[in-house]
Amino acid sequence: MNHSEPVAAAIRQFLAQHSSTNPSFLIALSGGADSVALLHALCEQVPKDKTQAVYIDHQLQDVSVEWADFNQQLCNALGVKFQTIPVNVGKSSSLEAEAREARYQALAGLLKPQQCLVTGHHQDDQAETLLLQLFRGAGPKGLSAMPSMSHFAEGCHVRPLLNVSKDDILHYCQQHDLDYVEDPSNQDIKHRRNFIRHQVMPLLEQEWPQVKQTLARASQLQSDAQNIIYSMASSDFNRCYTGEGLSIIELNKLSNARQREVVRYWFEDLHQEMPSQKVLEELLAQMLRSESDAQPSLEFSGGSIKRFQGVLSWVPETSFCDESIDGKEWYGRDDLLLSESVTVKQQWLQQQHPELVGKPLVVRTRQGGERVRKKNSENTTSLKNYFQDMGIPSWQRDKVLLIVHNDEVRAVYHHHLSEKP
Ligand SMILES: Nc1ncnc2c1ncn2[C@@H]1O[C@H](COP(=O)(O)OP(=O)(O)OP(=O)(O)O)[C@@H](O)[C@H]1O
Repeated sequence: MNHSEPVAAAIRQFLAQHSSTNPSFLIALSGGADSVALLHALCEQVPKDKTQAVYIDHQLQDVSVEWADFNQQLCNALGVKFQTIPVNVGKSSSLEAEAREARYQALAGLLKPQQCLVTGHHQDDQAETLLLQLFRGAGPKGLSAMPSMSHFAEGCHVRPLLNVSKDDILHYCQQHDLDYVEDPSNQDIKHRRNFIRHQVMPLLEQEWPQVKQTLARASQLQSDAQNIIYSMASSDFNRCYTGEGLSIIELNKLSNARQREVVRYWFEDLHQEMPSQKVLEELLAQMLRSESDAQPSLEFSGGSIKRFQGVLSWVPETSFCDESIDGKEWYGRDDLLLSESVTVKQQWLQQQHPELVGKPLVVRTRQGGERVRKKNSENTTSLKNYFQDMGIPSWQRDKVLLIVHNDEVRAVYHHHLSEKP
């Protein structure tokens, strides 16, 4: 083994960092040079029973079946367990994003606890991503480097080759006589990443030969900055969050930039699609600077933000039903579809009230005089007080869904992930 060879050296360093946890590896094998070199180098240094490889067949090109065969043969030759998982894509206009989403979903489903998903992302990917994000006008978060390790599904996702250049990967394949497949679409400069790779980067390298390393370092610096911004947003959020939403008084103590970060943090916490900078600015302008007795409301794809009694509250779309509901049986094991627009989410119950999953529940609207059991307690409060505390306007109270067990209201399906009677 050549000890100064960059691919093998990166794998050695990565394994040394993870030696204490003794993980097993699920290698995402596309058949391209990056993941082929990755698989080969890992197999040289890790026992075979600790590795397995998977190819996700997006079924978008006829040759994808041949790539599956190619990967199978490579794994047979290396003695590594292999499987192909077909996924169906092609419903949306953004095929590339849809394929990526389907790929990571399939990989998440396969990954076992304590297992590491390993992908072949490398330094050139990092540099190209930074430029792509820069041209989209991204801030520190978008410009941040891909992490070499992150939590993923029940295990983790590692990218051991992030500091290795594409040239070094190709050299590794040549040295070890490794074949790989080449996706013809990678040459098509209609795609912006390919335009950067084939047209922009070579030009930049003429003037700055080390430009890829420099860009990768710049994206690492952006990650550091983003981590600091995030921890500041987290403590600002904790100061502003009342349990029901964001306090206007507290928000107004912050600069505009910090207000925006708090709202971004909030949207992430709510698992909502991130609004653009422009929408964030509009939101804050409307919500913080309108007349104090006004009750402005702003619609988003998953719900709306409302200002009520000095607090900005998130009201998810699924919180309110269109009409009163007498009672639907539910065991909380699947989503409960009440109407076209209203679904009670299993994930919500699992996160907020795991103790109720599998119990015979009834989902209904209020009938009058109910009391709500406080979470993890025997104490109850009247539903009326609860609605008042949560700032739910009286005209919406008949539409709020209650989760009832043994004739007792145990949860109110209102505040989504931050709900807590
Ligand atoms: N069809 C696939 N099956 C299995 N693994 C794949 C597949 N496509 C890509 N990968 C894995 O992902 C790594 C990165 O591939 P690529 O650069 O093409 O990804 P991408 O489409 O840019 O998306 P992302 O960077 O978000 O993963 C590959 O080195 C490989 O490990």
